Amino acid sequence: MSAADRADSTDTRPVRTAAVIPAAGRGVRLGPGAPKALRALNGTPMLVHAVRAMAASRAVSLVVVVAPSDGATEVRRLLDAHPLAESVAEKTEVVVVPGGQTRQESVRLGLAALPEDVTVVLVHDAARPLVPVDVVDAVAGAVRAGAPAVVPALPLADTVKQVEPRPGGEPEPVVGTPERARLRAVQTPQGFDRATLVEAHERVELAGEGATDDAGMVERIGRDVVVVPGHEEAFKVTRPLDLVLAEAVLARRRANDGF
Ligand SMILES: Nc1ccn([C@@H]2O[C@H](COP(=O)(O)OP(=O)(O)OP(=O)(O)O)[C@@H](O)[C@H]2O)c(=O)n1
Ligand SMILES: C[C@](O)(CO)[C@H](O)COP(=O)(O)O
Repeated sequence: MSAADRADSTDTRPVRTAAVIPAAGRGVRLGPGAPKALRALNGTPMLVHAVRAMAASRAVSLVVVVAPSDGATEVRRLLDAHPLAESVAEKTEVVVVPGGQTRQESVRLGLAALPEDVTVVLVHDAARPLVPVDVVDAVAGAVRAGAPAVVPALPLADTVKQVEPRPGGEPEPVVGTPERARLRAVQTPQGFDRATLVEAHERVELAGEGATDDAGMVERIGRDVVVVPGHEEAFKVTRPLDLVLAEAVLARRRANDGF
């Protein structure tokens, strides 16, 4: 077992942690352009930032990138053109597989590419390129400590209303106001004991309601999920304004590095 395969010096279990990065989305909400994961932030593709963020964790020794179904070759080329730092590349293999029509399907395809010795899986959106390594480590550490499913999350700033959806911008009747103090906005990476996540992907149908996150699928099969603190820089790049925020975060990091 290499140093990368141990969370810390007291953990001697044969644990290998891999990150699956679903990056096959089109980015419709971001507006016209290349697939979202391939768009640049500060001159570097979002996906490259996301791969670096996961590989920065000592725990992660394999990254599986799930590319747009018609774009695996282009993504491989892109990653080769933006190699990891030598010390990180030594402990981290990066492979690319083609994705599917939905996030759920893409994650399932990424899981299918994992070698047998991987026991802990982190699933991380390419669309969350700026997640700090401390969050990755905290999630991986909690799974290695025995939790079957771990999600990083933050308290909400807004009050949330449950509504009766109406098409076409009609006013929507409010049916409830969940107690905000008990709500959390969930981020990635979400971490899992591999067997638990694979079982969830086998049992939760791709058709029908689907699932917007992996932890939700684990909940549906009746397993426990726990929350650890997320980070405001782990936000998801979804709409155009998020690109402005991401560039600002990178500029702040550059300025801090300069001092
Ligand atoms: N078929 C899909 C759809 C989404 N994703 C990935 O899942 C993550 C979260 O999805 P989201 O932010 O919704 O990305 P998009 O689906 O690209 O966005 P949109 O809904 O605006 O098209 C992203 O990293 C995205 O690339 C994926 O791998 N395969
Ligand atoms: C997984 C996720 O990022 C957790 O908040 C989110 O559910 C992804 O949703 P999307 O609609 O696929 O962006």
